[in-house]
Amino acid sequence: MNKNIAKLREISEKPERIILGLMSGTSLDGLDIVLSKVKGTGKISTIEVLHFITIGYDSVLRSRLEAIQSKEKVDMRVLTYLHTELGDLYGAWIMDALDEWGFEIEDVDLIASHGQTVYHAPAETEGKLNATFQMTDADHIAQRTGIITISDFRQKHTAVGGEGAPLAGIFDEVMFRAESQNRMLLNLGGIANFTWLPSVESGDQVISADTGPANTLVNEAMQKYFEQSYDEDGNTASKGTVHSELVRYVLLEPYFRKPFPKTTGQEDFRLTYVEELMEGHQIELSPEDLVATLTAITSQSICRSVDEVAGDQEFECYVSGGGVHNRTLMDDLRRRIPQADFKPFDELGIPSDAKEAAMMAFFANELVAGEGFSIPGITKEKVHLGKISLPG
Ligand SMILES: Nc1ncnc2c1ncn2[C@@H]1O[C@H](COP(=O)(O)OP(=O)(O)OP(=O)(O)O)[C@@H](O)[C@H]1O
Ligand SMILES: CC(=O)N[C@H]1[C@@H]2OC[C@@H](O2)[C@@H](O)[C@@H]1O[C@H](C)C(=O)O
Repeated sequence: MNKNIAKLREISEKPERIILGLMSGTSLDGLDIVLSKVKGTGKISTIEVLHFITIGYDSVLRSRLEAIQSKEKVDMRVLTYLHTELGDLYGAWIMDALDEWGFEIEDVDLIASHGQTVYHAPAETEGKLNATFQMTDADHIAQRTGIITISDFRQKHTAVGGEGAPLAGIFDEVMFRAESQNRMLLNLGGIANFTWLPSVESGDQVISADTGPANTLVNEAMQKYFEQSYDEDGNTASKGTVHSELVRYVLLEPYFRKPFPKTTGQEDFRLTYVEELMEGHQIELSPEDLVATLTAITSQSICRSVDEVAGDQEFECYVSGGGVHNRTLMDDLRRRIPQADFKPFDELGIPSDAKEAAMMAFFANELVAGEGFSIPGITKEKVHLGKISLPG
């Protein structure tokens, strides 16, 4: 028998597993590495984050990634090299992190790697195939570290008819749905996504979707006009005036009228799209007013989704992702959604910045030891997400 298959079987029978979760989000800021202890599976599982680190991409790597992310035409040579290089690089970073944390290779049961999203393509018309593509070869991670690596979690989701995202809906329902309290989990990364968790006793359906842009448009404008990668604490937006008409024009975009569940990406929400609208409607804005307006587009598009799923029901709203640090955005959300009791995601027991990497650890744990789960709004059939790469 292949010794790695025997080892995998042994790992799958353990009452708890040490799993390294890796997340590299669409904002291309770097790699989040979580070392977690996962006990049990499914609804009785618990995740304890033992260590967490973000390793930033340097400017050269970042611009190489920018050149291939969400673009219709890319240099295949660059993409091919990056697929391999990132696998190798992540492997090296993992070894350094384990060393720093005083952990040996043998202490770690599995690695769970999301990979870098290259292109996200939900079907343009209903009934067509949904597609999404994450790179970073997991064989390289497994080989470099000697640890069995699970990766490419989104493909099974599309194979059963989903859009490959958000995966958070599955994780959030299993880990955070409350018996008698309505909850919403909101993540403000590049794109904003939410999971609506009506109380179990309500019997209502869990809904998970992307609402539209979170930081992506603001980041682009900050780079273009201020040579900064983001609007720190929302300071620039706070100095500008929102152009309400432009907000309204953007919110007419068909994505905002599509029914749930739905996802989007930076393929659809780019600054050039807003600039074209401005040109068409002869709107000229100062850079500050533009950033304020883009921030309002983010908050108002989130509010639309919130209205649709929650109406005027009261709920706890746990916010994660880098956008939580944007005070202008958060103040606007609080003002527009008064029925929500806003709380930091950390109160649920996982550090906010570590959430998505911990979620990958959860999916890897489920693949090797769980019974599988149905995907809200997509299929009642039980599925597992992820593919297995063996070292050696
Ligand atoms: N202090 C801050 N003030 C304002 N915005 C911030 C701050 N810190 C981070 N951000 C924003 O958060 C973004 C990073 O968020 P995060 O790491 O959650 O995104 P991601 O995981 O890469 O994206 P996604 O979840 O869409 O894949 C930055 O690009 C920036 O726009
Ligand atoms: C295709 C892809 O990488 N989508 C990301 C992205 O970033 C936020 C939003 O768009 C979400 O749908 C998803 O990530 C999270 C982790 C998810 O699947 O839940």
